[in-house]
Amino acid sequence: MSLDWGYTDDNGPSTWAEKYPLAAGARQSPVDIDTSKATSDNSLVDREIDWSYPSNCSYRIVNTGYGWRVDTYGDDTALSGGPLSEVYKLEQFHCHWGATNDEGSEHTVDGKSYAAELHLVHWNSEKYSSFKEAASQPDGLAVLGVFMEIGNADNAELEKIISLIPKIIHKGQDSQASFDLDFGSLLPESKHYWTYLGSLTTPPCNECVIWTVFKEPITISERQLEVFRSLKSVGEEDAIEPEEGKLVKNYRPPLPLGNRVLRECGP
Ligand SMILES: NCCOCCOCCNC(=O)c1ccc(S(N)(=O)=O)cc1
Ligand SMILES: [Zn+2]
Repeated sequence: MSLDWGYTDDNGPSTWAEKYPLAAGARQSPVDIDTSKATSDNSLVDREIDWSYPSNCSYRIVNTGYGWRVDTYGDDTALSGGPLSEVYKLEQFHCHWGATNDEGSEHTVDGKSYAAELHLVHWNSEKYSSFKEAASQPDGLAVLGVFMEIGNADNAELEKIISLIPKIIHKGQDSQASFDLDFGSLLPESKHYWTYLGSLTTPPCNECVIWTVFKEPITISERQLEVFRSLKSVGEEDAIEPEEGKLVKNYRPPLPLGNRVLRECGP
C-alpha cells in the first residue's frame, strides 16, 4: 500500500504540495535560521518563556509509521510567556532524524544541520477547545524545538524513551509506559531561543505554529540514534525484507523564511 506522503523520492517533501496544498504556503516550517537576520526583542526578555510539566507524567509511546511519538495526557502541563499570549498545554512530543549524523534536524542554523530535532507540541487550550480545533488556527499550536547533537548518552529521560523503542518497532505498535517521565529534563539548560511563525512540518502542513527553537542543543549518542533508525515504517503484518521499511530519515528540509520576522531571546 503506497503511502500518501513520506520521505522517499516518490512521496517526499518535494511532492507534498500535490496532495496537501498548504505545503506550498508562505508560512511553512522548518526554516534555516539565518542568525544575522534575527532581531532581539525586549518584550521577549520581559516575559520569560515558562513551562511546568509534573515530574511524574504517565504517557503512551507509539510508532506512527513516521517515527516515535509520546502522547502525554496534558492536564497539568503549561507553557506560557516568551512569544505566547496565552497558556498552552503539552499534547505530544516526537523526534526527527536522518540516515547519517550530518543531517536529521528540520531547522538548520546558518545552514548547519544537527543530527536530530525534538519537538514538544502544545496547543492553545485558553482560546480553543481541542487540539484539532487549535491546529486550524494561526495561534493554535506552540512547538518547542530542541536540537540534538552527537555526544554522551547522558540524558536519563531520553534513555527511558529509547528503552521502550524495541517494543514499538512496527507501525501502529504502542506501549503504555510503566514508569514516569520528567519531560522538562528533555529541554536544554539555557532558555535562549529563536522564534517565528510557521507550520506543521508534516502534512497537512497547517500554518498554525508559533515556533520556539532553543539555541542550545542537548546530546544524544550514536547508539541511541541507531535505536531510532531501527524503527519500521510498516506494520508487523507487512511481509518485507528485514532491511526494508527502516525509518532512517523523517525530516523536512528548510523552506524560505520569506518576509517573516525571526526574533531571538538571549545571545
Ligand atoms: N486532518 C485534519 C487536519 O488536521 C490537522 C492537524 O494534523 C494532525 C496531525 N499532525 C500533527 O498533529 C503534527 C503535530 C506537530 C508536527 S511538527 N513536526 O511540526 O512538530 C507535525 C504534525
Ligand atoms: Zn516534528
